[in-house]
Amino acid sequence: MKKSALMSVEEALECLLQLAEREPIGEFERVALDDADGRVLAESLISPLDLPPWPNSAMDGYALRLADWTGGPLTVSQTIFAGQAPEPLQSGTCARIFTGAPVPEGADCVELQENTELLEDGRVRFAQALRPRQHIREQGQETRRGDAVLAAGSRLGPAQLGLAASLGATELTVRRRPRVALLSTGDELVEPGRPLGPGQIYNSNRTLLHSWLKRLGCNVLDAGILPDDPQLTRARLGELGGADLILSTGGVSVGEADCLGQILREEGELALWKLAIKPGKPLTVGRYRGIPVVGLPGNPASSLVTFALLARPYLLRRLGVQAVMPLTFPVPAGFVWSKPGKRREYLRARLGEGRAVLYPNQSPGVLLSAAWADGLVEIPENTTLAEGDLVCFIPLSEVLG
Ligand SMILES: Nc1nc2c(c(=O)[nH]1)N[C@H]1C(S)=C(S)[C@@H](COP(=O)(O)OP(=O)(O)OC[C@H]3O[C@@H](n4cnc5c(N)ncnc54)[C@H](O)[C@@H]3O)O[C@H]1N2
Ligand code: MOO
Repeated sequence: MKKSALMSVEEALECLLQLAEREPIGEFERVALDDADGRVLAESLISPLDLPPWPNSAMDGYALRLADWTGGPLTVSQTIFAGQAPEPLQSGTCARIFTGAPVPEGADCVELQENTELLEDGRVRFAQALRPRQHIREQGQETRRGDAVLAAGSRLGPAQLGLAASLGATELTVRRRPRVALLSTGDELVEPGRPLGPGQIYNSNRTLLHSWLKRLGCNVLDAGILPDDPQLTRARLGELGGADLILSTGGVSVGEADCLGQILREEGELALWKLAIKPGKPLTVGRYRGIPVVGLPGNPASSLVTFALLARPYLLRRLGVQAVMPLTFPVPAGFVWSKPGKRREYLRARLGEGRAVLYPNQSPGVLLSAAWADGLVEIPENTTLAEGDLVCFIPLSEVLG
């Protein structure tokens, strides 16, 4: 049989991102900050105030006007706690001040208490030279009213939500959750909780992708395991009308028991891409009754790698996220790679003593490799490596949310 050229990972990603951009999930909704973790901001967040709203002290100590200080001790004319509105500073005096308290009008310097001496008569001696504006957090130093602090398309996590709270927001406008119909195919599959019959295995892809999709803010329509029966498969697909994406695993390679593929083709179009990626060569991309379809390879490690590198960026881009690719970094290989491959390899690896160490069994059927790993080591096509050569490392923590 003729072997056609493989599609590069870049080309596949580019095609998927173009498809995603043509079909954004455009509807917005308002959600409370406490419910917004993992969601995508639909409109830029504009600061309604200066932050900090007024100059405040970065230290516990004393606020003074430098021009009043000639080296001698100063009387303390007021005490300012965080949350209080101070009086203007009396000239020739200093103010006791605490971290976060507003700097009184007229003061232009704060000294930390460790550098001062409190005399018996209550006056304060400053032991060191002072600089103008030292230890003062200036009004608007973080952001100014009207500044765009988070761009539309930002993914919201603890830091972004904390920032929104610091600006007084109670709700944010986010893209609505994508509805993803999740299908598993394969007559050998059984859901956990049932006994295994001859030739059967437990369905791991459904659980893996269900939890992953939820982390990505999706509503999962769980269509379960599709039977290898055209009538039942048609009926099950008929229930997926409201989905934004049909995500399936298995049944896409060259085997004959590909009921799902045949039925999807009846009312849609389906392309089988052969990717220069290992694991994860066969990827199905198309539409069924207008609904986008992505079919991942059935081998569990192949599902994981193709979801991480292709389906995840596709879904995020449909939500308007621009930065869809994981951050990566180079690490020395803690292994030798002597056989150059035609497909780019994504090996499950751990970091140990500053090197990437491979899980010993890299078979695409072995999900334990991913459960064990910290990340994926990328080995380019047609490459050999000696121990210590730098390889690109993709932390799983970058892609699993
Ligand atoms: N003659 C060829 N055979 C295969 C080729 C090829 O090019 N020519 N490609 C191989 C590659 S690469 C992969 S990857 C698989 C992809 O196959 P499918 O996506 O069609 O998946 P299945 O055949 O249904 O299953 C493959 C494997 O994974 C297990 N599996 C499937 N679904 C699940 C699930 N939900 N949970 C756990 N395990 C699952 C299944 O039992 C099989 O062992 O094809 C190669 N063959
Ligand atoms: O590349 Mo397949 O995806 O071997 O598992």
